[in-house]
Amino acid sequence: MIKAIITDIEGTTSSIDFVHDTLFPYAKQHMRRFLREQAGDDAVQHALDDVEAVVGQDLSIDEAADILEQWIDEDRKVTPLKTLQGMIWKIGYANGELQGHVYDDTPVALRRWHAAGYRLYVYSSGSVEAQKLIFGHTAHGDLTPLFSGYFDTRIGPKRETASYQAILREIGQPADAVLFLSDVGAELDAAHGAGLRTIQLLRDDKAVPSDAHAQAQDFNEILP
Ligand SMILES: CSCCC(=O)C(=O)COP(=O)(O)O
Ligand SMILES: [Mg+2]
Repeated sequence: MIKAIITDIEGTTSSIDFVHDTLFPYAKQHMRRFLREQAGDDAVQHALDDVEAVVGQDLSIDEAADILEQWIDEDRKVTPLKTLQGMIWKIGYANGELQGHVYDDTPVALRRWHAAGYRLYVYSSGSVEAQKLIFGHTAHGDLTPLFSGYFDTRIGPKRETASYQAILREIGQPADAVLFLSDVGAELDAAHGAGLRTIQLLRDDKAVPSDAHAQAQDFNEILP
C-alpha cells in the first residue's frame, strides 16, 4: 500500500518552460552582479569554494561567473550552481519578479493526497531552498505545508539508485510503500532499481515516454 509520494518538479508538478525560459534566464542575468555583491557572505563563499573544487582550480569572481553562466546554459545539475540559483531566485520571489509555476492539477492533487494521509516529499535537482520557494509562491498559494520533506542533489544524483535508497532511509518507509513521480525515464529507472513504485508524467510533447513505467497525463489520474 502506498504511504508516501515523492515528486519531481520540472516536467512533473511544474512546466519545463517555466524552469528553462524564466528561472534559468533570471539566474543567469543576475549571477555576476550577485557574486560581486555577495562574495563576502559565508554561504556564497562556500558555494564558490565548491565551484573551485568541481573545476579543480582557484577562480576570480568573474571567472566563477563565466563558469556558472555556462553551466546554466548547459543545464548542469551541479550542487553549488543549484545553491546559488536558489539564492538569486529568493530575491526574485521576494520582490515579486518571480511566481512559482505549478500546473492547475498540482495543488488540487497535493491537497487531496495530503488529506488522504499520504506523506508528500519533493526530490528535485533544484536546491531544497529553491524547492520551498517555488511551492511557497504559487498562484494557488503557499503549498509548502503539504510537504513532509525535501531532497536535492546533496542526497545524490537523480539518475542513481543509491539516491533513492538514501531517501528511503531518511523517510523511514519501505520501498514498495513509496511512489515516485517524474517525467524522466532515467530517474524512474533509478527509483525502480531501489524498489519504489513509479509513474511517468507525460504532460507535453517534451516528455520521452518510457514503457518500463506506468504513465499519466497529469495528477488527476494518480491516486484519485
Ligand atoms: C526548484 S525549481 C528549479 C528546478 C531546477 O533547478 C532544475 O534543475 C530542475 O530539476 P528537476 O530535478 O526538478 O527536473
Ligand atoms: Mg523532471
